[in-house]
Amino acid sequence: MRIVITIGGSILISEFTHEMFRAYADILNSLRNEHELFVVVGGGRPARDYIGVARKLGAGEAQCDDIGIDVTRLNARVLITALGESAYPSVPENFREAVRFAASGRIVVMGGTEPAHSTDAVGAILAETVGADLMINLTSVDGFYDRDPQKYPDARFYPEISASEMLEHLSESDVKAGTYEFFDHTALKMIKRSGIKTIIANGSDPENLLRAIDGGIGTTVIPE
Ligand SMILES: Nc1ncnc2c1ncn2[C@@H]1O[C@H](COP(=O)(O)OP(=O)(O)O)[C@@H](O)[C@H]1O
Ligand SMILES: O=c1ccn([C@@H]2O[C@H](COP(=O)(O)OP(=O)(O)O)[C@@H](O)[C@H]2O)c(=O)[nH]1
Repeated sequence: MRIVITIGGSILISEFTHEMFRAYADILNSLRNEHELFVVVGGGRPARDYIGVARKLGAGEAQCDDIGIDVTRLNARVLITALGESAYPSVPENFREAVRFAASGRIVVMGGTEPAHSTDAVGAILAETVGADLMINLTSVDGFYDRDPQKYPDARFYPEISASEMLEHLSESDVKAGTYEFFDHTALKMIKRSGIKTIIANGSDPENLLRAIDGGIGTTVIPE
């Protein structure tokens, strides 16, 4: 299958250690003979910290987004380092480059592209661009809940939900640089438009990537 995998920055760089990069590189390498892989990585806390500093210095939201994009691309470069020869050595800065680099037969790893959305949206646009069979979004919780499970222990988990219903739940979420909390609107609209099969799962255990490909964990987003 052709699979787009978005890895939340909070998963890869929750602290400045190499372990998660190594673990994901090993899992991705174990999949690359059977699947064509595209990976999009987020910015994590470093992105939010830099954005916070820039905002205090008077930067506008688009400028803050741009700084966040640079952090996501740094994380992408570190994952490429961990992947070695398996990965295309450069980080695509747009979808045309991603397609061109994929012709190498190697894993393409990218970060952000332009302001006003998150790397979840990059994953969804990339999935549409390359005609992916599946998009897997690896985040810091088990999937989608009716409320933030980190704040509401009694939040209800959704094993599956339509993109439209998710959009309704997330309609109030912030769209400032560094936020786009959980899953951004652009990503959900792209999933609906292109009918992309999407699974949201907990990336804290890299093995969940294998389980998500097999189905049966996380939240399945129905593209309608
Ligand atoms: N309805 C929700 N369902 C699940 N998680 C949610 C929801 N609303 C907010 N969250 C929060 O979103 C966080 C994941 O989004 P985010 O911080 O952007 O992480 P990442 O993009 O690195 O995966 C979760 O840790 C959770 O606290
Ligand atoms: O195509 C993109 C990707 C990212 N960002 C900015 O970079 C930040 C970090 O990306 P993301 O939120 O996806 O990282 P994660 O939530 O995984 O930490 C975002 O909040 C945006 O401000 C952006 O403007 N355009």
